[in-house]
Amino acid sequence: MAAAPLLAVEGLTLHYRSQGGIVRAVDSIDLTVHRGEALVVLGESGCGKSSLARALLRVLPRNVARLAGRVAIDGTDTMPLSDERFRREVRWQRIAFVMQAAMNALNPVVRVGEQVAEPLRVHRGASAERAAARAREVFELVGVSTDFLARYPFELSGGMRQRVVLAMALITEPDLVIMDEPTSALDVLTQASIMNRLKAIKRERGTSFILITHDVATSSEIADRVALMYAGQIVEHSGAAAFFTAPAHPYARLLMASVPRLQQRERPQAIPGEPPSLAAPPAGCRFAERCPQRFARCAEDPPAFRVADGHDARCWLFAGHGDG
Ligand SMILES: Nc1ncnc2c1ncn2[C@@H]1O[C@H](COP(=O)(O)OP(=O)(O)OP(=O)(O)O)[C@@H](O)[C@H]1O
Repeated sequence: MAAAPLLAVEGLTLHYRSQGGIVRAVDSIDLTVHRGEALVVLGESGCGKSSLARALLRVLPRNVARLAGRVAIDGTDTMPLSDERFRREVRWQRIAFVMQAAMNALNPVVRVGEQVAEPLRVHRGASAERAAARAREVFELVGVSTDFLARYPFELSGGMRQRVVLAMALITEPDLVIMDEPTSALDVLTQASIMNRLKAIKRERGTSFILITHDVATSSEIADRVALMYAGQIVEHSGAAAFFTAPAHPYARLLMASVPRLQQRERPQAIPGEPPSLAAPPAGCRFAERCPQRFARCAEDPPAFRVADGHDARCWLFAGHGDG
């Protein structure tokens, strides 16, 4: 029997209560991440990417209306665990999280070396000496000179602070690191340099990553697989090469055509229209209203159809290809 994937997510759902009704930020999402693999969750602002990370890590606001589904690590569902057990056994131990804008959340009055060492002391009970020694190692791993261990956050550039935050996520040697827009605030060269570090860590340590981003260019740097999100759902899930060269879902194709490229003559085309409100999504395909290829069937909600081996799209155009 094949080993269970590191992470297997089925039917993950996170709804919020709001004045406008129930917001279906994450609506029955399936995902798989294998060891040493980087999955990029790609999607426009507001499609539910951060909510997906919150649901995976159970870092939840108070107004949750519904959290459901299966989040299995090495084949064991973590959903039935109490919050206390999840905190003790899963978060930081198995899965670490780099929140959106985390580099701005570093404590300004604590030296960065001490901040990086803290998860090891708090979550693994390591001694101060051991934690300090490991902090040196992870600084080197993410490409920050150990001369900076004794510095304060304001003494570091944005790129260095982001590496420090990444070092903090890696210090407990988690199997999976989830990063929400980790490099969006940085310039292109710094982004590329951090992505190269992540690739090396993935290769050398077998660490898995989920990278959440709206940025197609950054995601293509590191992705082994891509999950494209639209209005709270995954609409395409595929190997990176297939996704970037032959996207299947009409939304994926339009998204790719909207990305500016070097040496491109024609102007990239924006996708007309707006995503639907997650408080009142349409009953059928959520992209139908904006889709140039819509037809009668799109009034019904499509399941995920197989486009090719390991490549699924949630679109009726692929209904003939196989079963969802
Ligand atoms: N605590 C909350 N209560 C109610 N609605 C929320 C809450 N947090 C997020 N939402 C809504 O859920 C939807 C998804 O938000 P989310 O932040 O997950 O999207 P995102 O794709 O990460 O966007 P961005 O890239 O802009 O952060 C949005 O409509 C947002 O307004």
